Amino acid sequence: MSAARDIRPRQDDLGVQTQHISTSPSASFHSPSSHSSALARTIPVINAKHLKPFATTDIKVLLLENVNQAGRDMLQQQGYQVEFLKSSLPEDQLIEKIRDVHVIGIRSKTKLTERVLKEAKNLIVIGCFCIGTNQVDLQCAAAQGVAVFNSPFSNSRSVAELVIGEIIALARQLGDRSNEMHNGTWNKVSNKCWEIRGKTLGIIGYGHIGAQLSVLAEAMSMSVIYFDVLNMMSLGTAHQVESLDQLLAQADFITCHVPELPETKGMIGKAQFEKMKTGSYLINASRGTVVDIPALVEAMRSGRVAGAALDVYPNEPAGNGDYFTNDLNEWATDLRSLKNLILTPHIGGSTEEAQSAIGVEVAQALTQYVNEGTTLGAVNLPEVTLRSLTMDEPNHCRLTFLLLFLQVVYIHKNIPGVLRKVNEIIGDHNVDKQMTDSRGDVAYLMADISNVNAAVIKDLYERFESLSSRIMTRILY
Ligand SMILES: NC(=O)c1ccc[n+]([C@@H]2O[C@H](COP(=O)([O-])OP(=O)(O)OC[C@H]3O[C@@H](n4cnc5c(N)ncnc54)[C@H](O)[C@@H]3O)[C@@H](O)[C@H]2O)c1
Ligand SMILES: O=C(O)[C@H](O)COP(=O)(O)O
Repeated sequence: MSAARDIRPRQDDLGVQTQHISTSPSASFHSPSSHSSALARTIPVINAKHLKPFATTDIKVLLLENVNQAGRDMLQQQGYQVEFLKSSLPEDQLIEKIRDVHVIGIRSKTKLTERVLKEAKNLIVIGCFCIGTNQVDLQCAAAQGVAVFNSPFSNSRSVAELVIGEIIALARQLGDRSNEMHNGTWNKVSNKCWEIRGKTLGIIGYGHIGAQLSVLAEAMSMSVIYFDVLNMMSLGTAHQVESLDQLLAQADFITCHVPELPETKGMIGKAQFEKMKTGSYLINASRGTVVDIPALVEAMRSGRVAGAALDVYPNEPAGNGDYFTNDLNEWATDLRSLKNLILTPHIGGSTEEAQSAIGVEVAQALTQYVNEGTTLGAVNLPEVTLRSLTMDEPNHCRLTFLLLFLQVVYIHKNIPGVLRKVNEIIGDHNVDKQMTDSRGDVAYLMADISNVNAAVIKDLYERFESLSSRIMTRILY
């Protein structure tokens, strides 16, 4: 982050210690360190996190699931209080922890359900350090004014490369030959081992990963067809088919790259396996619910499916250790008994390159949201940004002795008449910029206000908070 975006009190470019103005009648100036408590004493009924002068050192961040070092470093460099855990947490422990934090960073395992989010009284933002956001109740988060960010494509290439490796490994039964050699058996065979050149790859879901994979597969002389609910631009000579059934009937290798949605749950089940070519292959590196595992077991036993690779499962553990127990998944023994079945522990996006890129991307989005209220890239709120002139000018500090520059972030219900009321509140002030946008039931408004006397802050905050449309008010200064 550039220094200009860091609105912490600091030895600024004017060469003086920037001071905050307190609304306390008995104390006009406080150092940044003493200010918070003075304000909290003066205005005990107001949630201090939204009202007191913004200090990154007040921000508590909880990072779960071994978020990459690059992202952790960026958040720590902001001055935030960062707690880091290697694994996910069971729901009850998560609830205990989340009550206290302003920011939570997770990957694909941590379930932020309505029950958890309702307890997250201080939470302002969630960072999914991955692509998928199905583990978060996005609507509930939005309704609470909690922004959610992810990294939409930083691990796409890693997944696509894994799938290419698996296509060759399945076609040549590499997993079985390797296991046999590990067990001391020399088993040189060519029966039902194939080149992939000239074979047809069927991609279900032609988004970031599917499209990337399409290019790599064509470079190895495969023909590519794909099925997507949207009309997608074909890359190379790939072509879109009109139905899933068409893809199932034509492809030699089928690979799933759809998000977890109600309509993708069990998308590949008994009926779909019956429509696949005999001797075809299936790969699932999307979400565990997309493929019906008992139906896959049956299709492999019958020979309809000659091989499969699974990277994702309906129930995945919180951390590393024992997994394939029948207690958790009744099909575990069946899967382990099958030949030419590659099982990996959800490593599609687990490369050094992907993880550090995700770390940086999501940490940056979180920082911009926490420090400036910018929602660019949010997956559940309208995207609003307000680059203030004040912050772009390196020699301009946000706060001078009696003239204050502040930013209002008002997250509210998307109902008629709100803007009129907002403008009644800020209309008498010097509004430099104002932006608002809505997404479904929630709207997001940002306003830069300058030349405000510090005493006005409490009044502004209380008036915003009293509006019936209010979801969350933040005043950054
Ligand atoms: N194994 C891993 O480690 C790993 C890594 C990254 C992503 N993923 C998973 O892969 C999924 C896909 O990633 P992406 O980046 O390509 O997502 P994306 O959003 O770019 O693409 C998904 C595509 O699926 C299409 N789609 C949605 N519903 C569909 C349906 N019912 N039928 C056909 N197509 C449908 C969408 O239109 C879109 O084009 C993610 O949602 C995530 O769950 C897994
Ligand atoms: O959604 C994703 O990006 C992948 O499923 C990877 O998830 P992970 O970060 O938990 O490995």
